[in-house]
Amino acid sequence: MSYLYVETAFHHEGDIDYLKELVIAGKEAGADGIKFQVLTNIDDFLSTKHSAYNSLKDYCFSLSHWREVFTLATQNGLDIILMPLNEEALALIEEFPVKYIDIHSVSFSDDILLEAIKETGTPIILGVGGRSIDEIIEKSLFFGEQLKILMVGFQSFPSRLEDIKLGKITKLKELFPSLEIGYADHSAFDDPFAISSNEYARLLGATIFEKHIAIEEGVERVDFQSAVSVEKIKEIVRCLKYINQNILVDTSTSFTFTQSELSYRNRQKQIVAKEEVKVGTLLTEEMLTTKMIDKQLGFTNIYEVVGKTAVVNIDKDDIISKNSLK
Ligand SMILES: C=C(OP(=O)(O)O)C(=O)O
Repeated sequence: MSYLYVETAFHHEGDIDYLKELVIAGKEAGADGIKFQVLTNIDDFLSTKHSAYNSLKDYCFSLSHWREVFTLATQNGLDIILMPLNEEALALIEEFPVKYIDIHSVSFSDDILLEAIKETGTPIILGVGGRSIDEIIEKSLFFGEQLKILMVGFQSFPSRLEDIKLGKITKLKELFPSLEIGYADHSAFDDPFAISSNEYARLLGATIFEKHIAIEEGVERVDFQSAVSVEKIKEIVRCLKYINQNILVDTSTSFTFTQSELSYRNRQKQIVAKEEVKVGTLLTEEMLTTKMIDKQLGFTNIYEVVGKTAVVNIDKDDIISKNSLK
């Protein structure tokens, strides 16, 4: 089975009404959950020397604003995936049923935040884009059973699939068999991979999917490069469901024939008379051959026919049915 949540990131650009629209869009798209990157104080996250300091400063919401957004998500039946960018963001866990805390790859070095996340005991999604195996192992030892999902994929405004190396999914499944592997696609919004790479990831064993959502795909806002419309998210959900139901089926039923496979199988060559056979003839191998014929219920094994006697006349090229022998 698979699970998909939409990512809102800083696409809201500090406009709470826009963020609320994204929540409603996530619901409409059929997502299971919605991810919020929560930063309540710019100075806990960005240096004043960072080029984005001034713009991001205006994109931070207070805890009370976040409460409004979290309430709306909960009312709409969406699971909340919280990406805390500062410690204060974790206060929301006490008030809302946060399903997962998602740790951004940039926070791997923030030991104080990581310690505070550990104390919450909330199940964790760990973003592993740009991280080495050793770094992932170190964090998995630190969080122990609290760590549930390793998320492959990173934002490169937008990301090329060749750079993501989806084969990591297979490798991580081998190395961490008790964890689920997820895929956060950041292909360009107008690239066919924005849909199909999720299918590839599912076939490689990923079960958790993250996708940036936009109200108007392609309109320039923060993080618009890989944010897709409600319709495209719906299509991803549809494709994942199709794969779950029709491709990654339980292997114990893989050889139970469907009606169309049974019809295909019944098209096989059957034993027919090489020449006309008269009633009373003892059938020999020389009198018989196998050919395609669109009648059924004949023999498919020549040795079940050899040595039997025809009780009716059998035309050249006709099947030898059970009723025509004794
Ligand atoms: C938007 C980003 O985060 P995420 O990959 O968690 O969506 C980002 O890294 O720029």
